[in-house]
Amino acid sequence: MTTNPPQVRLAAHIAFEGVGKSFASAEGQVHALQDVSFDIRHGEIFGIIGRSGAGKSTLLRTINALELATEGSVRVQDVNPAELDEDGLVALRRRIGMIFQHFNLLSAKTVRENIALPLRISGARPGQIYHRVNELLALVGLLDKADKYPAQLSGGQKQRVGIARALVHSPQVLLCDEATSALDPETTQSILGLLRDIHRRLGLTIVMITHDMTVIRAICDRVMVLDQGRVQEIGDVWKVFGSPSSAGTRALLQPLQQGLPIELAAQLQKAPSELAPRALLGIRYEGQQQGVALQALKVLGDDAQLLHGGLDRLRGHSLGQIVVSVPAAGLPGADLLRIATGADQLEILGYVGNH
Ligand SMILES: Nc1ncnc2c1ncn2[C@@H]1O[C@H](COP(=O)(O)OP(=O)(O)OP(=O)(O)O)[C@@H](O)[C@H]1O
Repeated sequence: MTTNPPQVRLAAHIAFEGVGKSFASAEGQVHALQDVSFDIRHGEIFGIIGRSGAGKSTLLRTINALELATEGSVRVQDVNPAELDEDGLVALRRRIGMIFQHFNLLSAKTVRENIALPLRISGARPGQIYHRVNELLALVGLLDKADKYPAQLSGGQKQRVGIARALVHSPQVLLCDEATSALDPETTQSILGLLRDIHRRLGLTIVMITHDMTVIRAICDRVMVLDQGRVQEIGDVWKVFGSPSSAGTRALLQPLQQGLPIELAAQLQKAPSELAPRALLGIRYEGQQQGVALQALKVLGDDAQLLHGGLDRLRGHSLGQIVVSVPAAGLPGADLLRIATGADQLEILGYVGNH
């Protein structure tokens, strides 16, 4: 008798079921969230993306009950924040840390005092506070800044203080609300590196909302696309980024796509001719596990030229698009070429002259 191998499946940490949220406004009811159902698993880094006004902040804030759902339920490890009394909410929020785009630090307090504040409020003893704050300062690499004020810190350092403060009560969940949107690309990378490190060391579940697709690509395991308050698609980042299933997601991902350079697009002819004897092929890979075998591209012939594009490696999958020009004469059909090159998609974009 054969038995199936055990399924490795992470349990749900946060579960949304039919969640709706409406706000009353001068123009009538605003339906910020509608029928939102999905799970965030224990220990994953989960990204939520969507256009401005899609409902991302509202959704994130239902996790720690800064907003309460008007329909359906949110469960954080089987606790529904909407059913908690004051003490229950305080306990829940200690299990859920949060960091913000603009850091939300108290300007009149030092770094040490900012991090210590939640511990002081919870009644911890001074000796405990001192010890815990030192631990966190070491974790975020700011031991030498303990006595500085926020105004004396760079944006990246302020966010490190925000992260340390969010971790004081050793939470199981960290919510990140556009945590890198106020930072330059280099500082963003260092904060993402810190979050990755914290995730690895502490095993937190991290939920982040961001406008920046490169952040999702760099750090998230799975991503959910929210559109007008509804779940548009959800899945592994490499799958959603490699083959988005909706036009809305494709539009969001546009900044990551390597579109045809203007100078090539301007030359493009619909049919081959004496002046345009070469075909431009757009070859897409949507998540190949083995990488792309260069041997397979040999089928394009000795005169093939790689003109543009590239591949990303995401969670062990190769995805991206390359643009290759080949002589149009005797070219097999796009379908045959796709199979021969091992691509997921291949299209003849048009015809151009000799370079
Ligand atoms: N307190 C509120 N009162 C009235 N309407 C609100 C309130 N909070 C949010 N909304 C509305 O709910 C919708 C979703 O807003 P939300 O801030 O969650 O979107 P978002 O995707 O986070 O947007 P952004 O990326 O611009 O921050 C918007 O139409 C917004 O105007």
